This record gives sequence, C-alpha cells and structure tokens, in this order.
Amino acid sequence: MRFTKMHGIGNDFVVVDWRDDVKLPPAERIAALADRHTGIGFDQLLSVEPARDPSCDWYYGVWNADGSPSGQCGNGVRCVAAWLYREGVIARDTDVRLESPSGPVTVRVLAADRVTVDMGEPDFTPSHLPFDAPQEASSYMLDVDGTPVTIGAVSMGNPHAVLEVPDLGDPHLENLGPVVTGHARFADGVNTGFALRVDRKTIRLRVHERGSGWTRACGTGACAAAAVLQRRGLVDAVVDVSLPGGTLTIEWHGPGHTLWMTGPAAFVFEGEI
Ligand SMILES: N[C@H](CCC[C@H](N)C(=O)O)C(=O)O
Repeated sequence: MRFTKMHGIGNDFVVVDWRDDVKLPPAERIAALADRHTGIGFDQLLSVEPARDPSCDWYYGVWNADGSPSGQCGNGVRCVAAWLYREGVIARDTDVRLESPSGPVTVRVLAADRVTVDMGEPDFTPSHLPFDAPQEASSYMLDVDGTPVTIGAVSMGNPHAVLEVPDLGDPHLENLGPVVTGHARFADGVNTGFALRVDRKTIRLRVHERGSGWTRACGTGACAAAAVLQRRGLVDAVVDVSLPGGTLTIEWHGPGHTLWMTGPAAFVFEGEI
C-alpha cells in the first residue's frame, strides 16, 4: 500500500489514495500501521476516495490510531486538500467541496502548504454529539470521580468537550484528559480540549483525542474551543488558537454562520508498506 506521510501543525497523518479502489483494512490493521515503533506511526489515517455525495468532488475517510472511525479531522482535511492540489486535481484559490464522514466541507488552497476550510456550523445540540444532558447550555457540570468539572460541549462533526483551565502544565490534566474522553455521559467518547484564554484574540489549547490520545494539535478541537468561548462572549469572532504543534486561525461570527479554520499542511515523505 503506497502512502503519503503528512502533518498539520504536528498532528500527523498517513494519506492513502483509494480513488480507484477502496481497500479499508480491519481496525486492528489500522492500529498496527499507527504504531510508532512497529508501524508507520500516525494520529489518523486519511483516505481519498470518490465522492458519494454528487455535490462533492472527493470523499475522505478518517480513522484514529486505535482503528476507530471519526466523523471529522480539521488538520487532516487541510492535508487532504494540499494532497489533491499537489496531485493537480484541484486548483488554488478555488472553493472545492469535499465530503467527510459527517458531511460536506469547503476547502480553499491558499498556497501549497496553507489551506482555509469552511468547517460548517458548530452544533451545540447535546444529542448530536452524543452527550447525555437534559438541554443545550453554554456549560455543563460533569462529575469526574466525585469532583465536579465545568465543560462546554460541541460537535464539529465529531464530539468535543472543552474545559477552561488556568494552567496547561497542571499535571492533573494528564489523568483528567483520558477520564473525560471516556466519560459515560459521552456514549461514543469525546475529544477533550483544555483551553487557556490568553486574551480576546488568543487561546492556548491542549487536546486529548478520542482514539489517539494526546496530540500536538487538533483542528476540530481548535474549532470547538473557539466556538465554546465565543458562544460565552469571552473571545472575538477571529481568534488564534495556539496548540503545542502550532497555531490555527478560527473565524466564527456566531449562530447561523459557518466556522472557518485556516492553517498549514505539510508533506513529510512518501512510502510503501
Ligand atoms: N486530529 C483531528 C481530530 C480527530 C478526531 C478524532 N480523535 C475523533 O475520534 O473524533 C483534527 O485535527 O480535527
């Protein structure tokens, strides 16, 4: 199987070309390929496939390092767009509709290594994550081993919990991340973001990802953190989200508007396995 190793600010991917023939391996095979010692190593596997939705040009599939599927991948879709541009099948500065497992997004290649994406509208409806909550709210109390923690909850096509913290270096987060990710109120699990609001234009973020663990960056996590804090009126419509691997710019003008995410996409190497 030929593949392209890529990353979006340190969130790393293997991109496979299944335009002619979709060859989805079993989950355990994906997990074996994700292993950073005995496999290729990646946070997510991304496939490029023919679109199922006739309004879209291409489809991309998303699988985590444990082999589980995901509905969306923000850093990943920028890499898929850059991959398609390098293949010569999409043009720069042109809106292209790509189909993700959770529905269409629109990408625009700004440069060979920089892409902006309309990620759709953040969805705060708890049942759409799914998240067990009686009604939609700007924050929820989650019981974590007897300790109440405050979260925001939003879907970007995949589920996100966002916790505001005063210190991203707090050692307690190492345990809190996986506990929230596996919390029973998120029936399908959740991606857990820890956000530190620097000012109205800047958020620092770390994400413990469902199915992949702590990553250097999470594109949908950046979208989720910006959306939760904007909904609370705590940050501006345009914010820079600084993650361990780099920075993304998120633009969202509130309910009724879609959210745009802009950032880099990098090629690392080509390979065959
Ligand atoms: N790293 C991806 C998110 C993967 C989400 C996956 N962990 C899930 O199960 O939803 C991103 O840049 O958005």
